[in-house]
Order: sequence, then structure tokens, then C-alpha cells
Amino acid sequence: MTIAKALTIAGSDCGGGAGIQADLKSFQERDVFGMSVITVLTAQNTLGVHGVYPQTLEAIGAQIDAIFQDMGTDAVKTGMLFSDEIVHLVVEKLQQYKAKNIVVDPVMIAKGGAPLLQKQAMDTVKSRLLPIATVITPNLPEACEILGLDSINTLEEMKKAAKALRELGPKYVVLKGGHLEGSNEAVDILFDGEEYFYFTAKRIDTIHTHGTGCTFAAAITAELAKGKSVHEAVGTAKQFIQAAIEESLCIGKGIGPTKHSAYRLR
Ligand SMILES: Nc1ncnc2c1ncn2[C@@H]1O[C@H](COP(=O)(O)OP(=O)(O)O)[C@@H](O)[C@H]1O
Ligand SMILES: Cc1ncc(COP(=O)(O)OP(=O)(O)O)c(N)n1
Repeated sequence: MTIAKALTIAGSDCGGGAGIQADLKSFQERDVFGMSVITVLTAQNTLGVHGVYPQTLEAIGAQIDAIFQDMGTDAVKTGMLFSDEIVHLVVEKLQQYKAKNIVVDPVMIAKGGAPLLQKQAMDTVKSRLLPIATVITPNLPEACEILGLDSINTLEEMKKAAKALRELGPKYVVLKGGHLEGSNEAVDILFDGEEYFYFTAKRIDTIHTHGTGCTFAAAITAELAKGKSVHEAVGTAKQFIQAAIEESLCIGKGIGPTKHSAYRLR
């Protein structure tokens, strides 16, 4: 019996809503065998990030080696990489093992405002990580940070930003519109270098959106691992995250997580 395999290289969210935990839940829901490399432990809950504890480069490198020297992967997602040294290491290892189907979620700031990527790492993300990506999935604040823009406020500005992001080297850009204000719709734009594709869903009125970015990018990764095209993968991931937000969970005192099993249980 064979099964598609996906690896997440990301931070741990002990609260279970984002990071490694959200990724593994999403892989499982999409019937993909999930594996993980933990870059950073966070002490985190629905109220915010209370501590960040990076793992040693030795520990991160050994986890990546263990997976690629034995099981291999059909797709890889990167999430919270935190420091310049970790970004360098992950890029080198992914190149060494010729990893395919690399989904880069350029995680920078948590919804509560906590920094998840040190400022010094930004140049390396741009010059080394984005160029090896098959797909990148920035949200609007991340796109602004990468491109040095003050804000992105309209779909036209999103299109321009997606084009500029693609010039940094990834094959596909999925620019997420979850943060676009004043719209009844949550619109994500996929740009493949030639055409723009719109993935549109009704905006759900809830505060419980902790981990939406991780969950969405993990669902894309799972579909790529199964051999789906990027367009198909983004379409499925959009339905997956929409269901997860529609049934999001009022757990904890702050911004609750989404329900990863919602799409499967419909
Ligand atoms: N309130 C919402 N209703 C429907 N979809 C949403 C909502 N908020 C975010 N999304 C969708 O969730 C996915 C993750 O987007 P976003 O929240 O922008 O990412 P991040 O968690 O990285 O900030 C995207 O597909 C986005 O369109
Ligand atoms: C460990 C860890 N990784 C990533 C994030 C950011 O997750 P995201 O899906 O962007 O959701 P929010 O945290 O912004 O709600 C995280 N918080 N922790």
C-alpha cells in the first residue's frame, strides 16, 4: 500500500491551532502521510505567543537528514523558520536532497502581532528561499514586507504584488486576501507568470481564524504530494480552509483555531 508523503518544516504551536500541529492535522485530513521537522518551539495559545525557543541547527539538520535519508517526501512545506541561520540551513538541505513541490509560507508575524521571523532573515528569505519555491503563499502584510510596500488595498494592487513576488523566483504565487479590508469576499490570487486565477469565497464573520494561513498552505502541500496540479491544489485548499473557518472553534479566551475535520465531515 502506498501513500503520498508530505513534510512540514516549521515551528510548533503547543496550542494546536497553527504551525506544525495545524500542518499535520491538515495532511492527515487530506489522506497524506505527514512528517515534521521542528525549527522552533513556541509557547502559544489563543491569546498570543508567549515564548519562542529555536532549536539548534544540529537538531534541525539531523531531523531533515533523518527524513530524506530514509523515507523521502512528495512535497515539503516551510513555515516559521525564525532566524537567518535556520533559513540558510533549510535552503541548503532542500537543495542537497533535491526536494520537489516546495510550498513556502513566508510566516512573519502572528495575528496577535508577535514576530515569527527575525528582521535579519528577510534578505535570505528573498534571495535564497523564495527562488527554490514551487509555490509561495504570503498574506497581504507579508507581501508588503517582502516588497517594501506600505499597503495593498485592492484586487488590482494584489495582482501587481503577485507579479512582483513572482519576479523573486517562485514558480507560482498565491497571494492570500484574508486581510483585504472592506470586502464581503475572501479572494486569493494565483499567478503562474502568465495568467491570474481568482479563488473566491464568502468572507466569514468570525474572530476565530488562528492558523488559517498554515492550514491553507498545508492543504496545498498535501494535494501537490498526491500529484495534483497547483491550480487543483489551490482550489481544494480553498474549500478546505473555507469549511474549517465556517466551523471554527471557540476554544480558549482569544482567537480560536479552525476545525480541520470540517471539510471531510460534510
Ligand atoms: N474571515 C474569512 N473568511 C473566509 N476566508 C478567510 C477569512 N480569513 C481568511 N480567509 C482565507 O484563509 C486563508 C488564509 O488567509 P489569511 O488569513 O490571509 O492568512 P494568514 O493566516 O497567513 O494571515 C485564505 O484562503 C483566506 O482567503
Ligand atoms: C508556530 C507558528 N507558526 C506559524 C504561525 C502563524 O500562523 P498563521 O496561520 O499565519 O496564523 P496566525 O497565528 O497568524 O493566526 C504561528 N502562529 N505559529
